[in-house]
Amino acid sequence: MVAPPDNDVLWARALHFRHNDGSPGLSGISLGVRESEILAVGGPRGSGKTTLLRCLSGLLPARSGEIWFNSVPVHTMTPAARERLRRERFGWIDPVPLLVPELNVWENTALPLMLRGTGRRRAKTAALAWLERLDIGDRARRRPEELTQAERQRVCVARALAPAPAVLFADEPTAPLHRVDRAHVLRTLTTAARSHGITVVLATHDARTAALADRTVSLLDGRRVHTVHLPPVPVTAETEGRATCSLSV
Ligand SMILES: Nc1ncnc2c1ncn2[C@@H]1O[C@H](COP(=O)(O)OP(=O)(O)OP(=O)(O)O)[C@@H](O)[C@H]1O
Repeated sequence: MVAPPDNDVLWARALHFRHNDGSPGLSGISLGVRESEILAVGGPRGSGKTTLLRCLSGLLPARSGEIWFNSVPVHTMTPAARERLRRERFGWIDPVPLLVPELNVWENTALPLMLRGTGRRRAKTAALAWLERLDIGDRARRRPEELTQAERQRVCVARALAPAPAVLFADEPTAPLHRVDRAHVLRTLTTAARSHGITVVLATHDARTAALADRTVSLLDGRRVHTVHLPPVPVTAETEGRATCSLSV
């Protein structure tokens, strides 16, 4: 077992994963995520983005391969240790907003902080500040059912950012949002990550979303592929359409 490079907060080597029904998930993926980097994981639907994020965060145990977080092996951890790691160091945003219906908005937002041992008063103050940043401070005392889907997703983003996780895994975080909401939430997320030194692994099949990241790795059928962008060519009737072409190899 060889320890990963020092400046990689997350490092995966030759990850293989197969779903319970036998479907292939990941086939030998290796990658490094640098500290404070925003890394986009791109690729078409079904290419393995969600599966990769779940393996990297320790939610799914890979069949083989290695995952390291800050030079600590995750692949050899017990399920309880992986759960503690996720609770204390990682954040997660799903494509659909999942909130506890019995708790109001600020209580939902403060939940991960309180699970990490932060007192209720401090957790509430932090939660309210993040809700303000996401323009939903006025909904703090409402129940999730009283919010629109887009507002609920903003709550999920605030909840994920509030504890300032070491790594935030964001799986198509703006999928339920309209274009204007999407731009605002993405900007808030990336600005907050950069100012708090949060490393982000962002799964997206949207090139405009990926453009906000520092770097993109692309997947196809559970494998990493390299995207080669063709150099721009003057647009003529003959070359029209080629300038934006890219080739995955
Ligand atoms: N629980 C599961 N059981 C069996 N197969 C699954 C399961 N989850 C995903 N798959 C399959 O594994 C492959 C990768 O799925 P995954 O959700 O990781 O891709 P994705 O790139 O995140 O797709 P999307 O953009 O649609 O979310 C797909 O072929 C999918 O059908």
